[in-house]
Amino acid sequence: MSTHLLAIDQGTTSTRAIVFDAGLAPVASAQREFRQIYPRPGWVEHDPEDLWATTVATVSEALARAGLHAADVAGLGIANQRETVVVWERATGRAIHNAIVWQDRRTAEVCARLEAEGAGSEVAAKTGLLLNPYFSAAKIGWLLDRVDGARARAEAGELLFGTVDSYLIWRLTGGAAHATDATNACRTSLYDIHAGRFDDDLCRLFEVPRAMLPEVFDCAGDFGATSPDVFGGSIRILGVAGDQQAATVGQACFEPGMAKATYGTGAFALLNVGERPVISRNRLLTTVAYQLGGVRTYALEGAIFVAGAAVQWLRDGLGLVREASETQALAEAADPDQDVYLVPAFVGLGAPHWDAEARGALFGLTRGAGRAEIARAALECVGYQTRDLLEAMQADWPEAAGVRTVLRVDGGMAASDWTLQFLADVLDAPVDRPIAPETTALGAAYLAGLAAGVCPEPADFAAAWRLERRFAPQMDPARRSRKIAGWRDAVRRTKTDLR
Ligand SMILES: Nc1ncnc2c1ncn2[C@@H]1O[C@H](COP(=O)(O)OP(=O)(O)O)[C@@H](O)[C@H]1O
Ligand SMILES: O=P(O)(O)OC[C@H](O)CO
Repeated sequence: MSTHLLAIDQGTTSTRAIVFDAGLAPVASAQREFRQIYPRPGWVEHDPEDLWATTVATVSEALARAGLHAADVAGLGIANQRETVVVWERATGRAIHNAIVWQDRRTAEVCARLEAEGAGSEVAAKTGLLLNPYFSAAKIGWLLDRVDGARARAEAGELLFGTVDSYLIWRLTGGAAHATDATNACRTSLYDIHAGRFDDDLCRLFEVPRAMLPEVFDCAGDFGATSPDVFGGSIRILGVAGDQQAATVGQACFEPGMAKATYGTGAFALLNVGERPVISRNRLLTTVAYQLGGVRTYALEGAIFVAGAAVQWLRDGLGLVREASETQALAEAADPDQDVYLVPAFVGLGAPHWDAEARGALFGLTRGAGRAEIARAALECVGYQTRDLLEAMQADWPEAAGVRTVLRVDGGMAASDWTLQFLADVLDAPVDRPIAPETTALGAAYLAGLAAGVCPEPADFAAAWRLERRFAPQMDPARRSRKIAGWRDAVRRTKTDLR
């Protein structure tokens, strides 16, 4: 009998597979990191074969650890790094180039040109996104123009485009399904989030042939079945969502006004705004939070490009710590009277600033500043950036007053108690960390379980959400105001447009 659920979390730096029991308790997992390829400054690529190989390896390992076979799995859910582009041959499944990763800035010029030509307002109105190299469409255009013969082959229907979910589905099903879900489609810049379909005018604008695009489905539904040769038996693929939307589902943010923030390499805050999209006036993104039963629920999203990556920089770039967790003791030991700020604009600034040219800076250094103050600044910048996002959300959507009440958090950096306490302090709002740490995989497994009929409806799933620890604000208001003013000043001095 098929009793278990399987989730693949294909992230930016690693691939994870987790087996859950029917009650959504994790049973076994496996994780593999893979190569980050930086061909030039600002360019980031992945080898699609690495994405595929780590997916197969982690699923096989997780199943073996759980002592289960493919036949024991009621459904597979996929959550994936979003926006990253793969173009492959329909006939062979071979990618024509490395995947161009969401962080990659090589299309900055194209985006700036389209902006100068006035395309930004049409893109924003239809897609809820900004013209920025972050999103998929310009990356597809780059591949079609730079890989020999690719454009003609794409127009002839020989090449297919997909975000990582589509590419994995194609490979898993042995080329039987070219599919994606609405949460991934809405990050391409080609998808009309109001009409719920790829848009011909946007395809023309970005010069992407329609024939390359996958079919778009609900997040819970039938995406095909894995070829029996991949996992020694066929498994039905029943859930798909971009990783941030999967975490929103895993955190059970099903009511308008509920928000989650995931702190991994970058950080992504999503606020559920209900079934009517809210178009941002403060440079946030409007995105599909999830689509179930043909009904789209929307979110306002703020993307911070550097969160845990700032801690990685302390470790790998500066050699200030050997382990990320050492930052906690350093932050505790830092001098409270020294206000050192790190603006981590290593790859520009994301929401709400969207300054692609800005670069990182440290402010407030005195002769007394040292390891501890710099480490604390790296943790604090995550809190300040989140505050900037939530303020923009409140300005965009007055009903977001509820966001001040609670923010649900997850991701690798949410392991840091010090960071979450500072986050609560600087937001002046409680921050809730759930018992289930792998909310992204949990969300993907839940979507698959919903389609398989083994998981309860969203309201019952939400009722089962369990708090591990609440971080309540404790900071003295005068101190909070002073620190926030200092952050704002630091950001202002970092931005290239000096606003
Ligand atoms: N105890 C900790 N304190 C601060 N940062 C941490 C801690 N543990 C992990 N991190 C950071 O969390 C990130 C990893 O989170 P993860 O969710 O696995 O990221 P991703 O999915 O983006 O690969 C790393 O950037 C790491 O520096
Ligand atoms: O893989 P993560 O966790 O870094 O998330 C990446 C996002 O989906 C990019 O939009």
